Amino acid sequence: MAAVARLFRSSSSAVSFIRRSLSTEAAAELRSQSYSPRVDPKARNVQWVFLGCPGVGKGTYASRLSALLGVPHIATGDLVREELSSSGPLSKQLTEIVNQGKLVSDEIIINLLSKRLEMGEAKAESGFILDGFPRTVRQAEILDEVTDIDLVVNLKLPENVLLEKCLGRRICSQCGKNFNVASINVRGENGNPDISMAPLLPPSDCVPKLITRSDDTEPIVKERLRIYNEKSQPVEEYYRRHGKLLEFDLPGGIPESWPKLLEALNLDENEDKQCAAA
Ligand SMILES: Nc1ncnc2c1ncn2[C@@H]1O[C@H](COP(=O)(O)OP(=O)(O)O)[C@@H](O)[C@H]1O
Repeated sequence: MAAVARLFRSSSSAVSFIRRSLSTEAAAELRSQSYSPRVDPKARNVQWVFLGCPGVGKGTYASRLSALLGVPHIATGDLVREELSSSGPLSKQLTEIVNQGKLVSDEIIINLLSKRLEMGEAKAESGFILDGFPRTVRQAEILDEVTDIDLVVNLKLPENVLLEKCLGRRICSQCGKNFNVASINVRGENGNPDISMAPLLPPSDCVPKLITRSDDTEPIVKERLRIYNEKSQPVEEYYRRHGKLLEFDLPGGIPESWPKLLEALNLDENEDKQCAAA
C-alpha cells in the first residue's frame, strides 16, 4: 500500500495534475451552496463519487448526471476494459483478474486513473463524477490526500435484483450504449416495497451488435458481489463517518428513479433538457 502513496508522490505529473484540477476552493464553494435547487448546474465544479454494488446502475445515473452538469463521467471499470482490449502489457494480467471478479491492484487502478485525469487536463475538463473508484478504503484515503470530494452517492438495490440486472445487461459494441433485456419483478422483503424494472431494449440498429461483458456471468457476478461486501462496503462507512454519504434506494427503473435522484440532489428536473439517453 505504501507503494501507492509513493506512486502519487513520485509521479509528479499525476499529483500535480490532481492538485491543480481538483480545486478545493471550488469544492468548498459547492458545499456552501448545499445543493441549492436554483444554482445553474453548469456553474458548479462537481467532484462527486458514485458508490454501489455491481449492476446497481452507477454508470447509467453517473453518465446522465455528467451530461446534465457538464462534467466528465470517469468509470474506472471502463478504463480497465479499454486497457484489456488494447493488447498492451497489462492486458493479459487484467483479463485474468477481471474474469475472476477480483479487484485490480490499487497501484494499477491509480495509474490508469491518473492517465485519464491527465488526458482531461489537456482538454481543460473541470470536475468529475467518479464511478467505480474508490473501491477500497486505501483508495479513498489516497483520493482524500489529493483532493476534496464534495458528495458520495451510494446507490442501493436488493442483491437478487442486482444479479438479474447484471445477467440481463447488454452493450452495443458499436455505440457503446448499455441496455438491459431483463424484466424484473421482485417482491420486497421485510416491509420493503416491491421492485419492478421494465427492460431497456436497444434500437433495431444496435440489436445485431449487442455483446455481454465477460464478467457478467452468474458465478462471476456472485464473486463481484462478495468482494464488494468485503472491500467496498467499508468505503461506504468511511464516507458516512466523513459526513459525505448520500444513501439512495432506487425505487425501480430509470423512469421512477431518475426524477427521485434529481430531487435528492436538489437538481431541478427542468434543467434536464440535454440529458443523453442511458
Ligand atoms: N477502483 C477499482 N479498484 C480495483 N479494481 C477495479 C476498480 N474499478 C474497476 N476495477 C476492475 O474492473 C472490473 C469492472 O469494473 P466495473 O465496470 O466498475 O464493475 P462493476 O459492474 O462490478 O461495478 C472490476 O470487477 C475490477 O476488476
